[in-house]
Amino acid sequence: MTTDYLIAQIHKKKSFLCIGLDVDLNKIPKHLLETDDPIFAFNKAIIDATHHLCVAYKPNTAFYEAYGLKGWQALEKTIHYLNTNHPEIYTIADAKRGDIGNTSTMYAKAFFEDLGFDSVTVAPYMGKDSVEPFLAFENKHTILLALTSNAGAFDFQTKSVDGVELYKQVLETSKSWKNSENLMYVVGATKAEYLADIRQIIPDSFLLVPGVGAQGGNLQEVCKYGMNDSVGLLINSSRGIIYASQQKDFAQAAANKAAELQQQMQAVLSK
Ligand SMILES: O=C(O)c1cc(=O)[nH]c(=O)n1[C@@H]1O[C@H](COP(=O)(O)O)[C@@H](O)[C@H]1O
Repeated sequence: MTTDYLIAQIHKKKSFLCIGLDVDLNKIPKHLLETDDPIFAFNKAIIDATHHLCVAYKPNTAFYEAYGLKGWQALEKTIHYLNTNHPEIYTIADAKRGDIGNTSTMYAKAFFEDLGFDSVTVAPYMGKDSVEPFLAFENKHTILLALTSNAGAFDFQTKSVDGVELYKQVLETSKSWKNSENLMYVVGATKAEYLADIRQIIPDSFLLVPGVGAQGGNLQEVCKYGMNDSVGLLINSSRGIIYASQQKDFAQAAANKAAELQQQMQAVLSK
């Protein structure tokens, strides 16, 4: 999907919400455990109830890999369901990959070609030749970790190297990489106060902002400091939406939570 198409969808739906499909069999309603494929059954119900309120879904691959072959098959079914029934939805494989060049090419093929995701999250730690293989794919985005939402972000990402914080170096340096127009960046919603500085370095790039909901990030603060002329934000919530209820009404309860965020986004967009 092109960035322009994504922006058009944001304006059409008055939403820049991304719903995280982080399926944990211990948290989904018990009656689904009796079905052939509880993970897919859960995702399908969530997607059917929420697709009009969001522009993106982000399955985190850990939650599928944890269940082995069945988990991976459920991931395949989920992306196939989205691409077939909702091709207007932007899809993010949250896999946080990145390796030497020929290995990164294989990761990119797995997520972009085999599974057909629009984007994949990638760790910048191994540098340019580990990221460029992802950037080579046309109309696909590479979402590079810049400043993450967790406490450990302060262990390395905010440390200065040659007088500049590492996350700023990631932003500055990656701008010169081949096909860098295909880059987006992850900035945690819990780090909203850093967004003004981040926008100085990458005014135009899209940001994937997880951490609203269960991690306590503030949507208004993120919008205030992180929004640009093209909106430039995809705000993710996973647990805060998908586990709103563990009863039979779980999909409707998720839709209600998603609608609360969508309405706040609509208000911001209409300002
Ligand atoms: O890349 C991510 O999506 C990500 C980066 C980050 O800095 N923090 C973060 O929470 N995430 C992911 O975003 C999701 C957040 O989930 P909730 O905290 O349940 O909304 C999880 O899939 C995390 O792995």
